[in-house]
Amino acid sequence: MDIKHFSTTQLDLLAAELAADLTATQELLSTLPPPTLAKNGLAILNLLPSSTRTGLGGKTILDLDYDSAVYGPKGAEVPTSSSGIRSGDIVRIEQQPAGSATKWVKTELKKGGVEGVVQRVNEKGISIVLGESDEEAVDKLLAEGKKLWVVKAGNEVVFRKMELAMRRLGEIAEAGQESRLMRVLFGHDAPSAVQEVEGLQFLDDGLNESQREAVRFALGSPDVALIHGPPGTGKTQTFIEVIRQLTGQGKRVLVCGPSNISVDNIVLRLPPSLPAVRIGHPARLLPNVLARSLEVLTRTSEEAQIVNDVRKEVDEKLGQLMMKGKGRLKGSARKEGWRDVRELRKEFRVREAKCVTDLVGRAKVVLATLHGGGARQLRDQKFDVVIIDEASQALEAQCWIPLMNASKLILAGDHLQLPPTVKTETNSRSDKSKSKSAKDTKPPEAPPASTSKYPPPTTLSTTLFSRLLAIYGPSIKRLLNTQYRMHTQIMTYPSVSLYNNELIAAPSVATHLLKDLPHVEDTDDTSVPLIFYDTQGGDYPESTDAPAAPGKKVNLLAESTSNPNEALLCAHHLRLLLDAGVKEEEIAIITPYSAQVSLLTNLIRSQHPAVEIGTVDGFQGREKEVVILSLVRSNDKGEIGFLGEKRRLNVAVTRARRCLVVIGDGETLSREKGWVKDWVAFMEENAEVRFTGLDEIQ
Ligand SMILES: Nc1ncnc2c1ncn2[C@@H]1O[C@H](COP(=O)(O)OP(=O)(O)OP(=O)(O)O)[C@@H](O)[C@H]1O
Repeated sequence: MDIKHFSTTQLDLLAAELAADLTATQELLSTLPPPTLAKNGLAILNLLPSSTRTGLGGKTILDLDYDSAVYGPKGAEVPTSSSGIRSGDIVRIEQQPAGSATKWVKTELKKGGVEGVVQRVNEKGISIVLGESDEEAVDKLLAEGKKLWVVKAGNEVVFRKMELAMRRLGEIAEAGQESRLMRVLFGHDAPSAVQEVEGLQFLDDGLNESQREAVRFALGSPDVALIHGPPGTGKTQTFIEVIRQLTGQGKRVLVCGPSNISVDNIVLRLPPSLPAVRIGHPARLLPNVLARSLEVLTRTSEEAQIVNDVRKEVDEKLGQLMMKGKGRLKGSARKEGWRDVRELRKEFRVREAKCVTDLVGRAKVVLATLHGGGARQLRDQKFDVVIIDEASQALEAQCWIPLMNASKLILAGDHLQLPPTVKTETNSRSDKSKSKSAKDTKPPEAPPASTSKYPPPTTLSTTLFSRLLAIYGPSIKRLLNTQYRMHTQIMTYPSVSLYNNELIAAPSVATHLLKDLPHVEDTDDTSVPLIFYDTQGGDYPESTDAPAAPGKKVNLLAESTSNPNEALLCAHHLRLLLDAGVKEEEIAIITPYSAQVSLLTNLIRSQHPAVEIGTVDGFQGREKEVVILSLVRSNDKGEIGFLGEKRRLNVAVTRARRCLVVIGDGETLSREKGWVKDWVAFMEENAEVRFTGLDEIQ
């Protein structure tokens, strides 16, 4: 594949994606009034500033409380949809439009607002970590004493980093300075033969044979190795062994993943004795990872002493500036105060940079998201191996951020689960193939002038993982074949239909059922691994009343099919499970449609707060003892929408450990030939099929 051509194609695709992202956000903001945005989890209204403090990394944290006049004491009446804003999200803080909510027609974000990252949302309000340069803007925002609202913002920074990486890649190719790894990753040079690792002693003796083979392969491949990990097969466990072996050989490793959680899952399982540093915004890290966070270490480690004195001074100055009432600094004193803060911050940054270089330099393992892999703290750092987890969920341009100077790459992923979410499925040159079907991975269009055998992908959803498989075939990967999650019966259909029937259920899970949990009774609902509520017959029609503005297609709300009676059936089965002793936190209810999530949340959340309710896409990588899957689609035309994407359905049916409960209209689902139809046929054969009328559940 022509690398320069690849880079220009990616730049086109990224530009289109960013435009789509911005348009979608803009469209929502300009077409929907704030209360509707809030209802859809995109905004929180009626907030009052309560305090500011200096958080980790010297950043300012702004606490905003729910206005008790609107929401009642302790925010008891805050709508559940506000949980759409979570810690780690980027938000804008704005002055709330004046007047009553009903008069707000549309919103234009003003220049006066500021952006920040949500640290936490709780019953009191929301805490937001601000960018360093924003204090004065915040000062202005607070000075007016008005109510504030926060609204989710798009993340342009992420795109800019990918663009930078692609531009750099193009320049390198143009100058003919590609590294050996680059040549291999684009099919110019074949990967070198796998070498045997002499005297390899496994540190984890629990690894199964396929995991051991994957470790041997990863260590012995000089250039690139793929670990193919179907659901629950222990990719992370395998990676931990690979990391420990590499560091044992004296190598330095950079470990990345597309999301913070993917990286944190690895951090949590690294042996405490391994010198490792996690780079990333503390507000986005799991609490039990913070001890390894670079930002935290710049406060708590020995090296941090030189930073702490200056931090204290900044804090004191900020404290004076944030004082309310009589003590509030005014006029030139206030200006001077901010000047001092800026000066102190400069000093702070110099000292912090030194501390950071020392801390990162000592680490044998550095962990960051793919975007974090391009962080300034890593600019001069050299690594022997780059490891990317969940690579089949990462955009390829993202993967290149940490790869620019790499010489060896190990990827883990599963191209048969969902690829990264992409708003534009096609590039600006070819037109519309809106369907989010398995066609995503269709062969790219013919190359222009060059006669390259592998033209650049025409959609961002083609991942580096799947591209390498397309170039080199299965010899470039090793399959982890033993899964530690699902009862054999839950595993069988995905194994047969997608994984060449190669999956094995580990003995510890092969026959496990809900009734085997010590606190669960043996009932009809806890003694089978697969239940299929077939709703065919018309009692459970889908509904598509999308609240989009006339003439406008609002992306987020467009996929708004729901099925109210199916939601009642979910609640019915949930009651059966809870009555049998299954704990709320062992249960998830998932569905492909966000409107069904809202419906289910409103129906169930207040009574059963620990039951997880979410979309299939959002549940990738997760598991629960029992999963209720609400398929929603029920219509005369046999339309199944994006359920037809078998990678989505694969994710949906592989989340449950002991019991999978499927609720769907067997007739609608069986109209169209393909994976869904075959799966329904399998369910009819192998699951306990129930036909439950509406009168039985109300
Ligand atoms: N060799 C093994 N022996 C026993 N249990 C194992 C083994 N390998 C993995 N597991 C268990 O299987 C589960 C899944 O492992 P892990 O989290 O490493 O998998 P994963 O492939 O990263 O998961 P996911 O599919 O959710 O991304 C964990 O509970 C882990 O302890």
